[in-house]
This record gives sequence, C-alpha cells and structure tokens, in this order.
Amino acid sequence: MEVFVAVPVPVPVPGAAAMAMAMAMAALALLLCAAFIYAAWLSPAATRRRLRRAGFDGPRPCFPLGNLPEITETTMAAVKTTLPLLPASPSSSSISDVHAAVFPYFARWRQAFGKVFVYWLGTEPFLYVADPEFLKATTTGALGKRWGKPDVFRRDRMPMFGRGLVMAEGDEWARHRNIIAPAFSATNLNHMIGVMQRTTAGMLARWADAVAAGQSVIDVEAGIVRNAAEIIARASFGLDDGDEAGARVFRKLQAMQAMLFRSNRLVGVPLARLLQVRKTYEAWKLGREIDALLMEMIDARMSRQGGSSKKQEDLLSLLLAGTGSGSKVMSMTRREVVDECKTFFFGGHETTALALSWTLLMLAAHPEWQEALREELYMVAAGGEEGPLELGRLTKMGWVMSEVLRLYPPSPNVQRQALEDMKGIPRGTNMWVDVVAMHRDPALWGEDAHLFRPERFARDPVQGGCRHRMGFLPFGFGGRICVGRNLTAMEYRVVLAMLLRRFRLEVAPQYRHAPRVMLSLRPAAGIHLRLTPIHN
Ligand code: HEM
Repeated sequence: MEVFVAVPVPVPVPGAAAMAMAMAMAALALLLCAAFIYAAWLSPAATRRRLRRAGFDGPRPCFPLGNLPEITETTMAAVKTTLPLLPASPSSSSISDVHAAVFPYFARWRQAFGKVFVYWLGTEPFLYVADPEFLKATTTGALGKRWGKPDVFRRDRMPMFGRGLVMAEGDEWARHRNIIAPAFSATNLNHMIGVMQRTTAGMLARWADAVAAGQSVIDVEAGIVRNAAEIIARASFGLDDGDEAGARVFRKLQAMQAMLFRSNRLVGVPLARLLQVRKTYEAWKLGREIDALLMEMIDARMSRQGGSSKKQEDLLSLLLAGTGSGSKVMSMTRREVVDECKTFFFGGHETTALALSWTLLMLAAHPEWQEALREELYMVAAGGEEGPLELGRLTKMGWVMSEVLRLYPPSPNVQRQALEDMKGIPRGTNMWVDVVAMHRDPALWGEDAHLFRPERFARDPVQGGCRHRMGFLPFGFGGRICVGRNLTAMEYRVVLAMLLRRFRLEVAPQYRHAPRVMLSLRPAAGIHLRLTPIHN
C-alpha cells in the first residue's frame, strides 16, 4: 500500500515579502527619526543642562537652530549702520560702536551675561570668552593640549583648507607645523621681498594711471586684496607671468573664495547641508578642480627638481624639498602639500590685505601719522629701495601695524574645541574668543581704548600696554599661533613703504565706515581714498 506523506509545499503568500520589506523600512525610518531627535534636541538639551550646572549661562537656545535666529535678526538690523570714522570727542565713543556693528548679538548678550557665557550655533555649544583671565586659566599650560580646532568649522571649511595646518590635529598637526614653520624663517622670507616689490609696483602703476586719467578716488581695498592674492600665489606656488597653470589655479581659488563668502551657511544645524545641496556640490566640484591643477603643478615641479638651473624659492619648493627624502617625519605627501598650498592662499592673503587696507584708512584719517611714517622711511632708506635691513628699522611702522591689528583685527575671533571634559566644560564644547571685544575693552587698555594711538606700542612694543598678556591676540595664541605672521609683517612693510613714497592719502567724501564680519573683519563698502601723487 502506498503511503502518501503530505509534504507541505510553501505557498507564496502574495505581498509577504513586500510587507517584511515595508516593516524593515518603517523600523529604519523610526530609528533614523529617533537618532535625529536625539541629535537635534535631546543631546544638546542635556549638554546645556550640564553647562548650566557648571555655572555657564547664556541666551536661551531653540533647538535645532540654537541661537541662529537671533544672530540673523540682529545682524540684519545692523547691516545698514554707518559709524562715524572718528569720535567727535575722545570720550564720545566706546567699545560698543565697532563691536556692536560687527557682533550685534554678542554686544546684546554681554549686557545680560557678562564676558563668559554659552550660546548655540544649531546644536553646537559655544563658550563665548572675552575675559583674558578666564582664557588663560582654561587654555594655558597642560590644559592647552586639551583643546583642538572645532569639527564644525573643519567640515564647513573643508573645500578651502582641506586637512592643511589650520585644521590638522594631534601628531599630524605637530608634523605639519615642524615642516612648515622653517619655511617662514627670515632667510626664506627675505627671498620674497623682490616678488612683493614687483607685484606691488604693478598695482601702484595702475593707480597712477587711473589718477592721471582723472580718477583721483580709488577703492584701495579692492586693489590691495588683489595685490595680496597675487603675492601669496607667487610666494606659495610661484605663480609667474605667462604661467597658464598657475593663472588657472589662481582664478579658481578666487572663485572659491567668492563662493564661500556668498553662501549663507547654517553652521551647526543637523542635516543643513541637505538644504544647500547645490552650493555644497559646487564647492566640492571647484575644490576637486583646484586640487587637480595643484597636483599637476606639483608633479611638474617634482620632475623638474634637480634638472632645472632656475632655483625656485617659493613655499611649495621648500615643502617639496622634504617630499621624497624618505623621512616620514620631515616629509609630506603630494595630497598634503596641495592642502597646504590652499591653506596659505586662503589663510594668508586676505588677512594681510585687510591689515594694510585698514592701515591706509587710519593713515588717511590721521595725517600726522602718515607724515611720521614717511619721515621715518626717508631717514631709514634715503636711497629709495628698502631691503631686509631697512625694513627691519621701520619702528614706527611696526607700532602702526600693531595698533591697526588691535582696532581692526582681520581675524576677529579665535576658536577651539574641548577634546576632553575639563573644569565643568563637557568634551566637544567649542570656544569662541571675541578678539574685537578684548582689543577694545577699556578695562584692559584704558579709557582711550577706542582711539588710534600707535604710541602705546612705543612704550610696550609687544603688548601695547594691555593690562593682561592674553588681551592682545591678533594672531591667536599658544602653540597654534599664526605661522605666517612674519610673512605678513614683511609684506606689510614692503607694500606700505612703496605706497607712502608714491601717494598722499586722504579719506574721500564717499567713504562709508561700515566694518562688518564676513569671516574676516572687512570694510563692507570698500575703502575710498583720494590719492595725490608725490613728485620727488
Ligand atoms: C594680518 C595677517 C594675519 C592674521 C591676522 C592671521 C591670523 C591668524 C589667526 C588668528 C590664526 C589662528 C591662531 C589660533 O588658533 O590660535 C592663524 C593661524 C594660521 N595662519 Fe594666520 N594670519 C595672518 C597671516 C597669515 C599668513 C600670511 C599665512 C600664510 C601664508 C597664515 C597662515 C596661517 C596658518 C597656516 C595658520 C594655522 C596655524 C596652526 O594651526 O598651527 N596666516 N592666523
């Protein structure tokens, strides 16, 4: 007898797989939702409670935007403000004028919370600091190593700096800094004087032509920025007249700079990049093109090295001198050299140009100082050509530079991020040092803090008489102090000396005093000066 065993045959239930898939998707969506709620609300709210328990109060944030709405609103309200260039009387102006114009939200919060408080960019906590003693207590000595650079800016500025020195961290940073710092030695910088003079002569010739053609008022800021961009491109990677690859990189770097200034980014807001996909993509694409061009230049330079009779003395050659040496400690990969070239360009030209532009404005507004610098120039370099020796003897010019960097610091803030928990500050908290506020604080500088008085640096050349050694920070502080400051000092002297010999400066009637922060501290409406040629 045949026994039939009933074997159950799996009968496909229509839609079962689809249902399983849908459930998995729903679970995933739920998980993502939970993660988003955690990142955008719960986690920052918990950090805020911890900070408040440690005694750090501040304006109430509304997550996930944090305090960005108030920042935007107060900034929009301040945009149209025009300030008097000079106070009507020495006592009629105070820190609040320029500081409130450039950081209106900080000026408002300082009144309520003092010189140290917490505010939020999206879900990122920022410890605002305008108290040098607090800064010293939290960041100097052994504590210094516990602070790095904020991740939030590293992500945002990746197209500009890549993983270059500004953004590097830990051992990577130390290795890069050890290779780069010697490239800015006095001997290397002296080789760049000629490049600076040739480039600046071109700018001055263009201004002289414009004046001869009847255009006596010039927006000097535009010319100075372009001149500084050319100088840094020549000094960094040897941009040469007729060098097509160099010129292409230069144009693209400028396009990137303009694009990043235009885009109004929601820094610190989770998923904000998704709202700005086009801008993010454009910056990424431009960044790739720049990288490819720089890589080509580096390859060409490396294959020429040794074979060429023409010795190049730009920063690129100095960095490449170690590459291929076999020493891992003292060499960089091509990729790293590319990022450093971009870092020099973006970190190095606008800051220097702004220091020079604000100086021209101050000298136009203070003719007695303009004359004092000219006299010093004629005394130190009677023959008319300034070499390294003569440039080093321009003492008064040094005071003027320091005073301008105090009143109009091109880098209006310095940032850090806590790498570990310390003194009630949770790991990951950012620090925002308000350099403009400290540089104009009467408690640190005296009642004349808002006045242009270069002589304060005659009495105290390093600190200008500031009552706290961490109250004057135009180039940052600690191990991460600006690596390019000597290059700036050199370029400042070369350009200013040539300019003062060639033109007398006056503030033009159409000049509008509108300092604003757009990454750097800039004159929003340019710097219009009347130039009168000096005939020797
Ligand atoms: C007036 C001109 C300049 C100003 C006001 C300025 C300001 C600054 C500031 C505030 C920092 C941050 C320091 C810190 O975090 O404590 C910095 C870092 C830096 N600057 Fe400058 N800078 C100027 C010129 C230059 C030039 C000419 C170059 C290069 C060509 C340059 C390259 C850099 C680099 C690579 C860093 C990162 C240093 C590090 O993290 O180790 N800067 N600068």
